[in-house]
Amino acid sequence: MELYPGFSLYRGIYEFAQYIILEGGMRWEDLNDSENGMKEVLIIMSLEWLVVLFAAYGIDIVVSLGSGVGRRQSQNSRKNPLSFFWKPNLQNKDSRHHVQMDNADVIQEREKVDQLLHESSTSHAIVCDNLQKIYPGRDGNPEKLAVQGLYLAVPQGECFGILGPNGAGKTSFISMISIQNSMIGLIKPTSGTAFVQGLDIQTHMDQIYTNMGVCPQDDLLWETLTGREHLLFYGRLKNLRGSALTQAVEESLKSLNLFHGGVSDKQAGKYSGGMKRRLSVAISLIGDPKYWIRSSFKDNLWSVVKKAKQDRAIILTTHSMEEAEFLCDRLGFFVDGSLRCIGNPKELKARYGGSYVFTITTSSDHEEEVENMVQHLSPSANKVYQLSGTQKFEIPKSEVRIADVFQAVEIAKSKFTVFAWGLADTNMEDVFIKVSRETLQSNSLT
Ligand SMILES: Nc1ncnc2c1ncn2[C@@H]1O[C@H](COP(=O)(O)OP(=O)(O)OP(=O)(O)O)[C@@H](O)[C@H]1O
Repeated sequence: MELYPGFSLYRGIYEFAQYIILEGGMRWEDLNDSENGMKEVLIIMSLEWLVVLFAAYGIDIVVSLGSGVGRRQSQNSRKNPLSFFWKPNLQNKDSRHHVQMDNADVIQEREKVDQLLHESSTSHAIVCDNLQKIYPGRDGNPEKLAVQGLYLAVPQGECFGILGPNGAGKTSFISMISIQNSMIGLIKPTSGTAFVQGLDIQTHMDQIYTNMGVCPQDDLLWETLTGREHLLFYGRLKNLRGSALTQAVEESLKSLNLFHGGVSDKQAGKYSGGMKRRLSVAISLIGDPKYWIRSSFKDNLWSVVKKAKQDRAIILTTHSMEEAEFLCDRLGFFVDGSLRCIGNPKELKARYGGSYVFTITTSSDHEEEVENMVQHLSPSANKVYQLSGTQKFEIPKSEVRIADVFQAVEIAKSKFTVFAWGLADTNMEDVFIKVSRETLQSNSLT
């Protein structure tokens, strides 16, 4: 008996090869022949195969933990017959890159998602379950965690607005839950998943696509096709045929003001920027999608969004706070790849906007007097900026009455010239600045 099985294996293979060459081949009945070593070779190869299999599995786990990339959960999870969704793998929630959820509303959203994933039916059009996107490191650059552990539930009939600074991860998020089409650069999640009308984006994107409308930031149009031809093409992709297709195209052209004056039969290349934008919106709404993803880019098509909202879920990304506030039922602030707060515009302003914004312009000689005046009005007032005589302060609402501010300004006007002044309530821009500032502060502490 050999003490070292590897040696035994090589000797076996040698004898085995010799046997094949010299004896003119090997047959199953030769298995019991103690001379040829075939039996030992097969046993040792099977054992080695098992050992290597377990070793490779172990190395794979260690490597994926080390790189922080969570293992994709939904594809491998079993379907719970009682659940509308594929059940999540809770182990995934301990991923190294998991979002730090310190905001009550973000925690609440995660709890809502957890609950929805165990329900047998849902009124929620979109449910994101620990969605994550990591771009691999390239050319010496480290990997980029663009979206981290995102939980979000958007019900039917809601317009959910996503706000955030450049590079916050908005586009990566939108790309994951819309068409995964490499031609227009849309992408697959690294881990986690999202469900659209209960269908998993990882496995059912084709079905989801027929119920989805996407209006990207850039107009993806063919210059030589007319508006009508664009709509006919996309309508067919949405499985519309015959009179249903013709009717949908006409309605779409009319609702976006592209029907009259022969506009619909002009080539898109001859359209103005506004007309191109309207055509992109029409394309994204053809086929009556159940959910709509829209990146707004100075198009002011607010009435279209208001109307579209009635019977579908909308995810809107925009840089316009005014638009977000006007159109969205709830807003999510994205900073550094995760949602930092979620709420309706009024709630957010009440939570983050406990102060008035007081702006005043005088000559530079009177800046100090203005500062003293504000200090007198509210000892904890905070100066936001000062530039050539213009100063901006945040004054806590709890410390000041509007009438006191008016009175103080009137007194100041009797002493020196006040070129302009204003007192404003918190707007979404102030909320946005506060959330971003808080995130930066908490990041610098960790
Ligand atoms: N293909 C990629 N490879 C590597 N990093 C990427 C890739 N795409 C985006 N990123 C990085 O991921 C982060 C998030 O980018 P993303 O475009 O999603 O942000 P955004 O909020 O949409 O920004 P913007 O408002 O400017 O469009 C950024 O730091 C960006 O540089």
